[in-house]
Amino acid sequence: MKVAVLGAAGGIGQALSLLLKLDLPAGTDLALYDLAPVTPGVAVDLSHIPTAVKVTGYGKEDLNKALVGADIVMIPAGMPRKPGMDRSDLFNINAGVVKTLAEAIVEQCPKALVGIITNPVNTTVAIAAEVFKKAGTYDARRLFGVTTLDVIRAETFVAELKGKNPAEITVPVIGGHSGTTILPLLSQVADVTFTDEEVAALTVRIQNAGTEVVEAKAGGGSATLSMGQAAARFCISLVKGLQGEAVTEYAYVEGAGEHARFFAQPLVLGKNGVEKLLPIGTLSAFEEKAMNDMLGTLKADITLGEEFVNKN
Ligand SMILES: NC(=O)C1=CN([C@@H]2O[C@H](COP(=O)(O)OP(=O)(O)OC[C@H]3O[C@@H](n4cnc5c(N)ncnc54)[C@H](O)[C@@H]3O)[C@@H](O)[C@H]2O)C=CC1
Ligand SMILES: O=C([O-])CC(=O)C(=O)O
Repeated sequence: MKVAVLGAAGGIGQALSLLLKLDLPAGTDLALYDLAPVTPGVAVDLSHIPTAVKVTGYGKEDLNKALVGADIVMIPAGMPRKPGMDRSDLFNINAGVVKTLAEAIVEQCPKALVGIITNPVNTTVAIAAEVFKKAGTYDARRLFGVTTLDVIRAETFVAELKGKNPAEITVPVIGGHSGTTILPLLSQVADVTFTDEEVAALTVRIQNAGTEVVEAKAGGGSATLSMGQAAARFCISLVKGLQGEAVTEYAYVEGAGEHARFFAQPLVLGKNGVEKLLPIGTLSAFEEKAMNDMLGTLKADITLGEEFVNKN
């Protein structure tokens, strides 16, 4: 098994790589790629941790070597937000980053499972899909926008509010990964009841949790440690799926298209990536309205990505 992390020297990349060094199965190759000159050093640093995961660092010129033969590629490369910015403000820089990396994946590991973390996720996933489609390598089962952070945040906040152990709470989060496109389904949380006021406040808190971190870091970036954990959890689930275990996760994928071309939803992972799409279940009236209100934004974000590849 080979896992490549692109953007491995960044805030998310380093946290993710540390957790993967600790948690990947013995014998896995962990390839770290980043433009930053510190990248080989990050790999040497991690390589001193005594686990049977082999870490190799690749600098600017070695993207192809980092990717060749990879089974899984995790992408946290690109600019994070600063206070006052929306995720969509990152499009100008990050669209090109994801396009370049996706083009290299086409050449080096077209069958890899690809997890995109780079914002704006609603758009960057569409960019990767269009690059793969143009090259004739697109398989919708193998491309994921990583929305696990929305799920773990929702579980944390619900547990805090209700005095529960977060490990025992499951909160579905569907839609996309920005503002109102992030839709937690609080009506589906088992064994917990909410007042209408709690639902309204908690929904907004989950939707704005990224901004909460951006503002608290005051210009020093966005979530990196919680995102590192979220990405590691998702990557390990991809690994388990490849090993034949059926694992349920939420991710932003091209599904049946009933709401938008790409949509975060529950799914079962397996040997080919998405093994089965699961239904989103019954929505409350509040959730139904929130979904209908945000679909225009989500669809416009997706179109922006499609056009970026097809008009350039
Ligand atoms: N999906 C999600 O839930 C979340 C997504 N993000 C996004 O993840 C991205 C990374 O965030 P951070 O790690 O905090 O940023 P960072 O600035 O700490 O790290 C980004 C890294 O990407 C590298 N990089 C830039 N262009 C590259 C290229 N073409 N090839 C390889 N590496 C390249 C940089 O050298 C840097 O080391 C941002 O776009 C951020 O908005 C952040 C949090 C949550
Ligand atoms: O808010 C941001 O810019 C980073 C992000 O996607 C998150 O923390 O959910």
